[in-house]
Amino acid sequence: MNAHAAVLSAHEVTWTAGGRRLVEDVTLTAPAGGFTGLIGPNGSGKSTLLRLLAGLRRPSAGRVLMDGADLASLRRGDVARRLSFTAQDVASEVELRVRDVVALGRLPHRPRLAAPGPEDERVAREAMERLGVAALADRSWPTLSGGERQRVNIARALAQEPGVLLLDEPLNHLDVRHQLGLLELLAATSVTVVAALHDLDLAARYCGRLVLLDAGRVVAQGPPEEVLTPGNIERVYGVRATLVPGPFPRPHLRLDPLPGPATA
Ligand SMILES: Nc1ncnc2c1ncn2[C@@H]1O[C@H](COP(=O)(O)OP(=O)(O)OP(=O)(O)O)[C@@H](O)[C@H]1O
Repeated sequence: MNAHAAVLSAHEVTWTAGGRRLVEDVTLTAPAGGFTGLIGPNGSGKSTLLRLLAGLRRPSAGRVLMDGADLASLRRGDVARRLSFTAQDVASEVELRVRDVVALGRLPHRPRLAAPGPEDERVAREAMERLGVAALADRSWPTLSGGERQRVNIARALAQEPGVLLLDEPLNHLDVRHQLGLLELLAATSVTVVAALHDLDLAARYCGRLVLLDAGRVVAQGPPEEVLTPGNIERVYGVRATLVPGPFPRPHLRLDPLPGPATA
């Protein structure tokens, strides 16, 4: 059974490296069971912030709370049972079968050195089925394509049955069908999800809440229609956005370059 969906929040979080504040004074809330999208241009601090939210890095200042408890005060095992993090582009070439990679998600749920039990196998199989990778179960991980790896890695995260799922660019390498399938799954799950996303249109369509970052700071957060205003998009991304009414509940975003050099 999944851990109960937790509220994850950051309070005035700053992280400094190489003399630069890569994340600065970030305060945000990811509601329990909601799907929160982290958006912002390249280098705006999305991955760095996700690692802070996952407890993989300690803030230089400020706190990250899971259901009100400071992540820094929780035992690592407790965090691992309740929160899972999927990094961008897992490049490992380790010789494991797909089923063993997914089974890694079960590690926090059993005593050290204990073999996987029937429940572990059932949960791992179900996670593979949800991500459409069950047919790859006996394949060797290094032989998978980029999109297959991405889906296996997300199956591993689901097999962990977390209350909070943090995903760094989960749509990377996925074809359009798998992108939509994954977003449907993330929007429907009762788990609290925070995902860094680049596609603003898809983020607007599937996320209940968006957090827009620029240079490590939060520029706007709230429902997509409040965050993805043409003014915010032009200011942060330097492109022109037009809201086009569409068949979906939310308007479609048309993006065009601003006049001037293309790569300025
Ligand atoms: N350990 C580090 N030391 C120094 N600089 C770092 C470190 N990690 C990240 N950076 C820098 O911090 C900034 C934010 O990086 P981050 O990877 O969080 O951005 P991002 O929003 O996820 O970008 P992208 O959309 O390109 O994946 C970048 O300028 C990056 O070069």
